[in-house]
Amino acid sequence: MASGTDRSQSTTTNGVEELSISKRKVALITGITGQDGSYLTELLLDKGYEVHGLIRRSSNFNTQRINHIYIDPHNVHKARMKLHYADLTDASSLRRWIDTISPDEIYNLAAQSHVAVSFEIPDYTADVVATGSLRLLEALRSHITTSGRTHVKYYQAGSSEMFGSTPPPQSEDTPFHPRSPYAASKCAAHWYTVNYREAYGIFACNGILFNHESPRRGENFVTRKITRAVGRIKIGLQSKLFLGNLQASRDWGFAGDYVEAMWLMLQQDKPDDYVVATEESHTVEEFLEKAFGYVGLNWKDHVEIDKRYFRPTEVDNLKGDSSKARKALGWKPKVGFEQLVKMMVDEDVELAKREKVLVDAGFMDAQQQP
Ligand SMILES: C[C@H]1O[C@H](OP(=O)(O)OP(=O)(O)OC[C@H]2O[C@@H](n3cnc4c(=O)[nH]c(N)nc43)[C@H](O)[C@@H]2O)[C@@H](O)[C@@H](O)C1=O
Repeated sequence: MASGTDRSQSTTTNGVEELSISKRKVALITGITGQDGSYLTELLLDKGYEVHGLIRRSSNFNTQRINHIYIDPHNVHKARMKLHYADLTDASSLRRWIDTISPDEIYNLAAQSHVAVSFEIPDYTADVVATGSLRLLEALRSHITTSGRTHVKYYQAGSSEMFGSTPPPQSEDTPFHPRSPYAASKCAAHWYTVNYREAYGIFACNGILFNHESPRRGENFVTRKITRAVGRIKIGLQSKLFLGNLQASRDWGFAGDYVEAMWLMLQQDKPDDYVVATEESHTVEEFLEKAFGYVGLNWKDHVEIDKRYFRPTEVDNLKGDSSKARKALGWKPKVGFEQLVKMMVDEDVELAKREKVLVDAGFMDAQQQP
């Protein structure tokens, strides 16, 4: 799927008034195959951007979330999303693609983003999340120095996990106290970004995003794990759901809303850092109640606690104060907690129905867990 770069003139597609090659903005996204990468790509394509995504080589294709917007690059008049092989652990690939693509905006969304997994693979997590961001910033700094393209803007995907054990509400002024290798690495990436802004005058922003979910969320994050199980239990493909700490509280928003905040940060006159949050917090147990209750089930009949899902150090309570983003960016979330839960459950009930067809036809094992 990955291709070479081609910046040919396009015609009008999908009702989007396309800009001429000289005016059209070019974005580069790391992590384009992830939840946020897919929503951000849709948003930027709608705005008329040409979008380039860096993807990792994998023996299985990992582009499911962007397949619906992929157009064969041989169709140069229509393909405004282009994919290239690169890796945040490979500095030369980052420098080469920035030089080749000459982006106007860079969104660094790639990460080993699972907090619990970061305790199992801490070196790798630091290499990708912390040093990977540094490599990308350094590639950008070199590109700007040699090309003189000082207008290029950079977005760093920060995380509410950086606040860790500091009590809520958490704003841009709240001290970080990371509680995992992932969170410590995100803190490093945050400060690298601030430093490159101060040292070299790069337009670099940190978005400190609280948890954001969707039907495209990875299946081992707690919200999607729950809604996948609700769908499968409702349809009769599963009976139990094993979870860890139900008392952790999170400020859960909709990923589609949050990518808009990323874009807005890069449209401002000056670079800055912003918290993006709904300002509402709910426990995992409350999420369970809502999700199971929505389809007429009682979560207590299905959930079992399994110690393996507890973390060596937990983040107990996250609730953002996003007043700065609301005022300066004019951003606010459109989807609330209940709507988010229903959206995810609705999609996962439909997915389970399709799985049931495969199970009934003997193409899939009913016991198979997501
Ligand atoms: C903003 C931030 O958001 C995410 O990090 P996270 O908050 O750790 O997300 P999660 O869905 O893995 O856990 C939420 C809570 O749920 C508890 N929990 C209970 N039982 C299970 C369980 O069975 N699985 C999981 N995964 N969590 C469980 C778990 O202990 C934790 O307290 C990432 O996108 C991260 O990249 C990021 O930046």
